[in-house]
Amino acid sequence: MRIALVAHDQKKEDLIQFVTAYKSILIEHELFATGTTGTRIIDEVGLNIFRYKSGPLGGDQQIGSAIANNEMDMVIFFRDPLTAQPHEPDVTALIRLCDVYQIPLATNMGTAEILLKGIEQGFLDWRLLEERRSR
Ligand SMILES: O=C(CO)COP(=O)(O)O
Repeated sequence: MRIALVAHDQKKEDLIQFVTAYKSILIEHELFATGTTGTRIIDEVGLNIFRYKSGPLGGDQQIGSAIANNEMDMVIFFRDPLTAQPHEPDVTALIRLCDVYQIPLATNMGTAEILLKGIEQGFLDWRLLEERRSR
């Protein structure tokens, strides 16, 4: 499963804690992240992760492009709902593309936990079929 991990600055600490707690599940998958989020995960959790550009510099749009090309299976995006983001349109576009392509999206830790537990239970295996179909 190809999983994108993203967090706004005020939520990065939460994501690090989350990724640390679920490392044993995440390590089984192909991981992607926006630039700064990815660097922190590599440095602080030690997971192997592909880094796109930083969010404000186009990273969210790169993940959106991967979704449109059927190259991403899940997005975990810890958004900060209390701080205005200069690249808000990119954030909205990414979330929109998740809805366009039925990509499971968690925007907070509560939902993210359910998605990762769902992966373990095989609830997302339909994504693997979808992936094969598009080849
Ligand atoms: O701003 C972001 C997502 O919108 C996250 O980007 P960074 O991981 O580069 O901080």
